[in-house]
Amino acid sequence: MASRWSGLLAAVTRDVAAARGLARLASASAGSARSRTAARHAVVRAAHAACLAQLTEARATTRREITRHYLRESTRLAADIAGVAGVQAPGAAGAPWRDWAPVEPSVGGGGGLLRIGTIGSDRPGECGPNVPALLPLLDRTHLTLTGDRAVVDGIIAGLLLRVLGSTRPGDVRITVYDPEHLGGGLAGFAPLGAAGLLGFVGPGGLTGTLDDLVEQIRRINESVLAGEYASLADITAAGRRRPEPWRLLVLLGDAATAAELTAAQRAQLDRIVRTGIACGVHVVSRGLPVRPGPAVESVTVAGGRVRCASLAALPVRPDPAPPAGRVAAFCRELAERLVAGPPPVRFADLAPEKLWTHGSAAGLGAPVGAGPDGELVEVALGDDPPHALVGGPSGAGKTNLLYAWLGALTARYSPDELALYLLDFKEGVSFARFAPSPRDPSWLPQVRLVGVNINSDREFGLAMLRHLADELRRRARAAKRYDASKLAELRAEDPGGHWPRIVAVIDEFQVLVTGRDPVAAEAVNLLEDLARRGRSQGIHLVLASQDVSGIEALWGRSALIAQFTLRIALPKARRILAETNTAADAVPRFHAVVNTDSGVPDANRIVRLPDAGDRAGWRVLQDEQWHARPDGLPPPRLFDGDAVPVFPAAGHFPDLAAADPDGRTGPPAAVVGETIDVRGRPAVVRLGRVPGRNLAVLGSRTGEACAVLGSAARSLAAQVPAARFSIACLDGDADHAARLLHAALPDAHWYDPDTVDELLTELADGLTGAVPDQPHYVVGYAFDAVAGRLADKPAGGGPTGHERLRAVLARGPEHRVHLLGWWRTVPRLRDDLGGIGARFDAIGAWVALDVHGGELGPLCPQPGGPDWYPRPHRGLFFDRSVHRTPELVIPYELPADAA
Ligand SMILES: Nc1ncnc2c1ncn2[C@@H]1O[C@H](COP(=O)(O)OP(=O)(O)OP(=O)(O)O)[C@@H](O)[C@H]1O
Repeated sequence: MASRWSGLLAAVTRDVAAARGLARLASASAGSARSRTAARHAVVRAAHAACLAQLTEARATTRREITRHYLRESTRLAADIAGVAGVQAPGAAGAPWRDWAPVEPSVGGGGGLLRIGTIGSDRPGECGPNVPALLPLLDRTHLTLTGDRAVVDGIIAGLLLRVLGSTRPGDVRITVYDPEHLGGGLAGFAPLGAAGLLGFVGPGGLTGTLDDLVEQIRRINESVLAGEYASLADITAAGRRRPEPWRLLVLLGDAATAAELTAAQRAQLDRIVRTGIACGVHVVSRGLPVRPGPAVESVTVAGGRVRCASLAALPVRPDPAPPAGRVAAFCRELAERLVAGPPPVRFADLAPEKLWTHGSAAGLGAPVGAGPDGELVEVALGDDPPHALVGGPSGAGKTNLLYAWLGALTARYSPDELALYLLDFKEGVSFARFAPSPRDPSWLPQVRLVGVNINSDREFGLAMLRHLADELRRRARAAKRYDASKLAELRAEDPGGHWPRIVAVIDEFQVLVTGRDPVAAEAVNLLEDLARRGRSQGIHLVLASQDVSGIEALWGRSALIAQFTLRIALPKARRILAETNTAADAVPRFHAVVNTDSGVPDANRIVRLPDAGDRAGWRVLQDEQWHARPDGLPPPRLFDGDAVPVFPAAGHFPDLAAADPDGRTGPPAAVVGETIDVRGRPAVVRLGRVPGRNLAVLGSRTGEACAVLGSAARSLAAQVPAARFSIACLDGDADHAARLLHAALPDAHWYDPDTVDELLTELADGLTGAVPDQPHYVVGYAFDAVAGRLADKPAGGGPTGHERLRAVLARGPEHRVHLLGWWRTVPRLRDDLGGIGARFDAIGAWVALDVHGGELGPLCPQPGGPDWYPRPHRGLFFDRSVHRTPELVIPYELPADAA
């Protein structure tokens, strides 16, 4: 039993042990399963946390991105809108007050939008683009403002300041109807009243104001728009200057005032609202009823926000009223500026930005100064008006005006388009600066001819007119060839031709045309021809005079004066404008009346002239043009009446061969001086083998007589090196010049009073022999000084010296013997030729110095002699073989070693 019990116990114990073992195993397995589960749990939790963190990060990133995008886009949008706003409301029309400054627009500007505040919110937490809120006004709408009165008044003040600051001074006129405060409402603008830009109207003035505006609208419609334009804005859109200011009627009322309006006032106000905008008349109303309509913008202010239709009812934060000090200061400056007028125009303002960009086919246009509005006033020359008359007393500024005009013209037109011929008959050298000089080698490329100090050389004026008459004929021939009736057509038909417009300016032209001498008569005839026919050939005359007599000389020639339709009258000018036109009496200093309709009062334009005489300003302009001149362009011909032409050192004149009228090289030419003409040619006597080819120099001015003989002999020696020369010095005063000539012609034979007989005997004897191959030139200084000796009968019989002299003069040229002789008076020459009744046939050419025209009668085909009064350093030259009438010459100055 015990063993059964013990066996049983052992079995139980084994079972229990087995069970415990199993239980331990199960427990161990459960423990490890739990550990695994716990670990998995931890992993899952960690993953969850990571996931959450990622999600949070992703959300934050996305939110940041969205915010950035929003800010970027809204900033871009705001910038775009601000950019558009900047275009629509530039400068003073749109700048915030802290940056505000008036900006003067170009012509035609000023009708943009105007800033009144900012679109967007200023509440914390609300963000959005802050862009300017803009309203239309000028040329677009009327405004009616209601609501918070202080804000409305600030908006109105702001609008007015912006309008004034973004338009040209004087282009906006304001009338304020302020029955309550009698002008106190917009007191800051009061200084504008001094310039007529602002008027305050009290309770009794509204009817008159409305009536006046209605009348302005009627007038503008009738005579400014005149059926051609729909509105003033269309005129500026067409590029023209606005002909009328904007007129703003600012009504500051309230319900009580509104109730006081009469039916007539309401009706006039309605008319203005209906028709005013096209005519630049606008109403800005606070508190007075303006009938709603498409041209009326309604602005409401409530709760610090502004709403209006043109801003799509977006809430607008209004700008504060402009600072009162800024308003007053601006208005004061504007008024002062207007009262003072525009700043004086400067010479440099007349030049365009780029040189030589204008074509002259249709005409020449260039400003000479500025009008009362400060705009440049252009003066035209072309088919109409073709010519100009400029007048004003001494010191009135004619030269200055001509300088201004020439500066403006030359800056616009290249030498291919414009050629200038400039003559100045007054004392002084006003045009000399346009030609090269030793001090300044530059010249104005358009200038072809300058004549200065010519008041005693009117012949030079005549020479210029003859030259222009030749050019006129050349142009007329070309026009005929191309069947062109005016310069523009000729230039179109002959594009390769050189057809610049020519402007000939003659300052103090009365010197040329007054008087009863042949010079005046021919000058007036030439002027008349040029004035009549120059119009179509592009040749324009500008005649200036301080002296009424010159102008009166032209008045007698109605056909001539009628061509001068452009008149420019300087202060106190007389007889330049029409008889009934007294504008020149009233025009202030440094101004001119420019009139393109022959001086009739309606065509007056008052022009303020710049100071154009300033050498520094001119030098800049001339230098620039000189450097831009075309290659090969020759400098202008400068004729200075005070200068003496210099004989070329080698005695060589390039033009001499061409002096033969047939184009052949003629017989040797003795140069007696320089002609007074456009080319400044040498005046020559051709000494061929024909009777009469001798030269007589007449007059007592030893130096000039010697200069004529010296240049004649030297020029012959240069042309005929093998020629024989004999120099007979018969008066001590000529000794120096004769010896210098002898030194220059070392092979020449020298004779004096004691040996002159030998010379004459040899010459006279030679007349019977064979004709030599080479010419023999006999230069006789003062034959009359040995008249007694020549008259003596030779002791051994035979001809007297005089008889031999006459024989040489009469028959010498055929034997190639030519006499170049000086006689100090005409009677003495006559005595040497045989006394009273002597013939002068042997003297084929002469140069007269201090000899009166009447004395030259026997030597000249003109009955009674030529019209000539001696003047220093001028000679009258006549060559029977080529001249109809004598011509003026200037004896050359011989080189210092040959004087
Ligand atoms: N627009 C101007 N602005 C400033 N100075 C001027 C102006 N016009 C002329 N002047 C000055 O007035 C003076 C006289 O002018 P200018 O020589 O042009 O007159 P003028 O009529 O040609 O006189 P005159 O016939 O006696 O020579 C000059 O000193 C000139 O510089």
